[in-house]
Amino acid sequence: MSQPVRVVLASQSPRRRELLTLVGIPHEVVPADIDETPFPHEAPAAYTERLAREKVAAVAGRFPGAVVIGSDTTVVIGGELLAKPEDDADARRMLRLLSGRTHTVHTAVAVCRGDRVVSGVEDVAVTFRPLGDDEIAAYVATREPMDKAGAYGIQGYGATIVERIDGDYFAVMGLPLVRLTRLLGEVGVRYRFGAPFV
Ligand SMILES: Cc1cn([C@H]2C[C@H](O)[C@@H](COP(=O)(O)OP(=O)(O)OP(=O)(O)O)O2)c(=O)[nH]c1=O
Repeated sequence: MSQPVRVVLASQSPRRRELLTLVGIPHEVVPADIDETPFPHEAPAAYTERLAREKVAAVAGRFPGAVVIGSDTTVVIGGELLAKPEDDADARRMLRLLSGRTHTVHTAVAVCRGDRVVSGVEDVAVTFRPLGDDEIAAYVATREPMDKAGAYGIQGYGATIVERIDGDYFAVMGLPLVRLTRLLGEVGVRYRFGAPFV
């Protein structure tokens, strides 16, 4: 007999909640509070994956028997890692850096069930059209950039800035869904277009 499995999302991100709901995965939300300081010389993809794993590790002990999902997104351009902007000036600086160029979004996802933790990271190339300073100021004034890595949201007004992407759109938005369902399978949880089961 197959049984639905309890899913805990170790995230405060509204986008991650939305995406799990989009593919019919009921879940509880338990944000993980971890130190997000990169190690010296840590490569961006490795850093992103480490944070996703630390997020599940911070929450998993409280939910034995559940599947815990954690994720992390970083934006990298010219070797610089762009986290969430600290203020408006920081958001404008990031958007000026990204204007008219291609950057990389790394989104890692980690899945924990019992004593098993599996994880992976998606790398996506995202190209912005050129942006004028007045447009950057207007975009920051919408507040959309403020809680997002790289100071933009591909799923919002940012959709009119992104010229092309090469990779998983949902990874840019914050949760790679193909990768997630594959990782669920690796820990023995089946997903068939609805609530996952064991
Ligand atoms: C690039 C990009 C990022 N984002 C968001 C997704 C994430 O919420 C955020 C990246 O920050 P994260 O630190 O990955 O996540 P978070 O702090 O929002 O949530 P938690 O750590 O609790 O899981 O940026 C978008 O919504 N759209 C985009 O196009």
